[in-house]
Amino acid sequence: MQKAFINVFNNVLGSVREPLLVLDNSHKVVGANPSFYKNFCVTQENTEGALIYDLGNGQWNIPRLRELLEEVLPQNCVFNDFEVEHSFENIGLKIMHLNARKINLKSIDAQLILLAIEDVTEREHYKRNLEEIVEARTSELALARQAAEKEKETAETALLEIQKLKKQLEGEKAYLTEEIKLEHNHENIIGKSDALKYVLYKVEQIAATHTTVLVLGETGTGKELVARAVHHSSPRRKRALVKINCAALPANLIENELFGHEKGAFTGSSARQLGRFEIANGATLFLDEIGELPLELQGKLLRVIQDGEFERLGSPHTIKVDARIIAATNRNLEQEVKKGNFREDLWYRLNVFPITMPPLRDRIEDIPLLVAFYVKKIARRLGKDTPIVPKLMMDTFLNYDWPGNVRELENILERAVIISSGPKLRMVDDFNKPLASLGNTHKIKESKTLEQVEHDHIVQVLEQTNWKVSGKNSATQILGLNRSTLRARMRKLDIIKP
Ligand SMILES: Nc1ncnc2c1ncn2[C@@H]1O[C@H](COP(=O)(O)OP(=O)(O)OP(=O)(O)O)[C@@H](O)[C@H]1O
Repeated sequence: MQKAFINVFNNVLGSVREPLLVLDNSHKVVGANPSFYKNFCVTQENTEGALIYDLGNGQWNIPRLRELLEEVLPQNCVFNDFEVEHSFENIGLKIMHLNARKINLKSIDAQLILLAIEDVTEREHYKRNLEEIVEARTSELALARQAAEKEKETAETALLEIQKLKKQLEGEKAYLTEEIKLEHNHENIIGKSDALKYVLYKVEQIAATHTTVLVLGETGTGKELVARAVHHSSPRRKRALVKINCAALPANLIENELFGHEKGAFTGSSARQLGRFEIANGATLFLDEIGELPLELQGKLLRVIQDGEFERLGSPHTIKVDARIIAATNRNLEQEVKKGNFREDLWYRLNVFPITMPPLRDRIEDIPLLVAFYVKKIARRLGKDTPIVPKLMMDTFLNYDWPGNVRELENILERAVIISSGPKLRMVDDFNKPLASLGNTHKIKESKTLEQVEHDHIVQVLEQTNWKVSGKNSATQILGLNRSTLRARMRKLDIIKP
């Protein structure tokens, strides 16, 4: 009967292209189809009757095949797609899908196993190749994606940095444009007196450092020029000297100017504005008239000077800056500390390296140089020939007290050059009288009451300042009075603006 089955097997399945084997219960080969012999290069006589594991000189002793026949199949009647990968000596590596089926021949009470071998080597290679390509591509893509994300992050950080720098530059540009409008005097500091030479020596000593400098001296002595000289001789010279006048604005506006604000910090703040501290980052901040800084802001200023930290108005974020501080004042800060108008700790912080500008009356040898410098400069600006300064006029200058210092001298010379038409400089008429009565009281010939002297002096200063009563370069500043006192005196002495 088994023989009969084999005949059927040979006749029916002989033409099947897939290699087939029929095994008996003890895994001996009962028969195989021609495709099997052909594909696995074995001969019929060495195959039939042999134990499957002995085929091809034991090459078929494959652990996975044993697993299928001895462990898997006894539990199942059919088992498909059992993958076996094996390297044969004669035909090389084969990847096979084994489909096994138990066939019961009831009539003779025997059981056979039909083993169909599907050669999937090529397909598997192709599939594995594809998988490898896909895997490689996937990891390449993942890497590219990672790199792109990193680049994006770097670009975003760079963009933020650029935006920050742009804002700072915009602030600096706007500030410099304002500065240019104010026509600052960037010329050299004129003078050869020992007092001035000592100042310049101190400037040289400190310029290269990052130390805070405090410039002291009466109004108009050239404190701002000194501040500029320190900045221009320092390593920060390529950046702007950012200036703020602490006397010019009320407390809340100075705070805004110094520290800036966020959009929406207060009504009307429609955009973020950088403060002078941020603009001066890496540069120098000149705090003019520091003695006028309101007490409530002195603490905030102290913190920036000490730690370089502050917050914009309306922002919780702390900003770090590196701005060199140069402060100037015509006040006696020590006295202001005693009076409780100035914080002692801030005074100590500012007073690290004080430079005192001497008043003009204490360096009269500078007067001829300053006169020559300004007469020439003003005449050139007005398109005139430089007039000669008569000796008598120079003597008057040398004997005058100059309460308004170099600024006052500059103003007087400007007025004189304007009215002079000939080769000699002519003094403005109403200048001579108060001048004599001011600086050289001992030379007064005509007797005047104290009230008359006071009246004439106030009028002269008011005319000199174009009747500017308060603020920078005003009569109150030159006279050393506060605004209400000056107004009261003017009322008392019947002084009215013409
Ligand atoms: N040595 C100098 N050589 C040339 N010009 C000078 C000199 N000193 C002062 N000036 C001029 O005098 C004017 C006043 O100077 P500056 O503004 O620096 O004085 P200041 O002490 O800062 O005055 P204030 O206290 O009123 O702010 C400026 O026009 C400045 O150029």
